[in-house]
Amino acid sequence: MCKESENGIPVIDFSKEEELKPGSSSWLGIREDVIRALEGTGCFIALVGDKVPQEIRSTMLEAFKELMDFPREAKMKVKSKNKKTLGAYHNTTQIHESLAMDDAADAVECQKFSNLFWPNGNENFTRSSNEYATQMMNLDWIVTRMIFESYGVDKYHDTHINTNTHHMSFLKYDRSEEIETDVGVFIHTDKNFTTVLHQVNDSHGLEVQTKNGDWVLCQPPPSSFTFIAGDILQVWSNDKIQACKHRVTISKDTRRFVLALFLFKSGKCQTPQELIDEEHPVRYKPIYQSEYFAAVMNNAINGGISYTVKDHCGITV
Ligand SMILES: O=C(O)CCC(=O)C(=O)O
Ligand SMILES: [Fe+2]
Repeated sequence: MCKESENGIPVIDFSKEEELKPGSSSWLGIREDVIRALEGTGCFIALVGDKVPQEIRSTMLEAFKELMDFPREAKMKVKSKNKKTLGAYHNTTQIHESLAMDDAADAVECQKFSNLFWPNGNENFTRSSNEYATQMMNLDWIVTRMIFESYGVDKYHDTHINTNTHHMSFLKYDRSEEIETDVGVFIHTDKNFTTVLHQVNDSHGLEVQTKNGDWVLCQPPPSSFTFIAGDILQVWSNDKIQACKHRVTISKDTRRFVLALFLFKSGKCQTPQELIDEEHPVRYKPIYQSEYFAAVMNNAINGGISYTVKDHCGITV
């Protein structure tokens, strides 16, 4: 049974390997909870037990701090393969910094990224980053498989996985006493298919909007990930799943470290025929991730949600 955190965000347990055998009754039970959570709130907290051991978490936190302590010029040198909205390194507010590592679930790519900062190697950074990216990716695969199965389109799941791309962003928030604003990240929906977050230190700040419009603080336990539905999943699912509106608010004198695995569907994305019928006519034209990114950038006005996926490719019925 799906639990709820104190403030209404669904909490789903993925920690027991034996309960995750596709087709088993426990798998089907978890799958129901996943769909209920995504259709209801667009996000949930995933408990992952000791999948990432405490020792890796501590190593990650130290290595993360070391990485972000490099001067801005060093971080600016990181280039990404794919065109991203704001470049591999950027900050959207005074409090926020984001540095993206392409293909972080691939150990060779982790090593390459690490060498940019530590030419003599930094085993702690490389190993812990790759371990996290792999575990976050595994969760994404399980959840996307459950989504595809629930909507009767599991035959497309392998293609979905094979055409997925990803990057892992290191997000640091640092608000000193003097900074007036508490905005870490403005209200937005993620522009990709799905996102998996991990809060590396115990400093909360992510707030999500529930269906009834309330803003609630997400307080993931240390050994958990937060799963977020993005705009492209909304298009693909024909609005069955709505992208989750969220923002980050940071209190004074707070530092917060978060890993964000962003998963993208490359090429054209369109709603599968199986999800369309007389009662549910198609609501979006096919979408290309890169074109959507470009359009979002062209229409950006001072943060906030200025251009939605409905503006981009919505069909008025
Ligand atoms: O810091 C967080 O918890 C979420 C960050 C976020 O929403 C984003 O980078 O898109
Ligand atoms: Fe986000």
